[in-house]
Amino acid sequence: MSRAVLSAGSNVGDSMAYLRSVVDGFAADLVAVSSVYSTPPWGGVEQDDFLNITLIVDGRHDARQWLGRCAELERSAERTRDIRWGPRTLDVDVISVADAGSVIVSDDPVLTLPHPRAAQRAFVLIPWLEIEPDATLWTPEGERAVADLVDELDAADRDAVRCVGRVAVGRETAGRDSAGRETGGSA
Ligand SMILES: Nc1ncnc2c1ncn2[C@@H]1O[C@H](COP(=O)(O)OP(=O)(O)OP(=O)(O)O)[C@@H](O)[C@H]1O
Ligand SMILES: Nc1nc2c(c(=O)[nH]1)N=C(CO)CN2
Repeated sequence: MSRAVLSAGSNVGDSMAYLRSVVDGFAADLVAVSSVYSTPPWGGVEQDDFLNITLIVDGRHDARQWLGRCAELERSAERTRDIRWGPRTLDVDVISVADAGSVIVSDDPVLTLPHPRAAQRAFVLIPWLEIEPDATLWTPEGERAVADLVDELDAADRDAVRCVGRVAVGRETAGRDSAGRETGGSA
């Protein structure tokens, strides 16, 4: 039983559908999901902008099991690993895991926790702050408020992260509201 913060991103194919597959995949354990953000590529590889979301999940899984489920969703999206930090249909990372309220810190290369690059990533922090305004992240400098980490990001990086909508969940798709009723919008 643990609570995890996950980050999902896509910049190849039907990115919104890939992000929806993550929300649907974690539906049973979902505590919160952020809006969808358009984010410039992080990491220096020239490529299209990403769509990103951050999720909070809570359930009968340990940290390795959350990672396993993230990998399963990446496989379903036919994710390939060609270029480090390069284009991908779907990337789902484990950002932080707390077990009975205690944050897990690990330098295991298979699952490093908290995610070692999360503190520098506007595409992780800004969506996370939206769904958990008092969130904190364990860093080598100690426990830091996510709000402060966002303030410390380069203003250009921060400003380039734009909210573009929400993932439609369950029966909520184009032309339907959250109860699955037709809204008369474009279907
Ligand atoms: N916190 C973590 N979340 C996800 N994968 C992790 C984590 N820590 C270690 N890994 C390992 O990293 C490996 C490579 O992951 P991946 O290809 O998604 O990296 P990346 O998304 O290109 O880069 P980054 O790790 O900087 O996000 C995975 O096989 C996984 O075992
Ligand atoms: N904006 C953004 N940039 C990235 C992303 C991502 O999800 N969003 N994922 C990467 C893979 O590690 C590399 N760079």
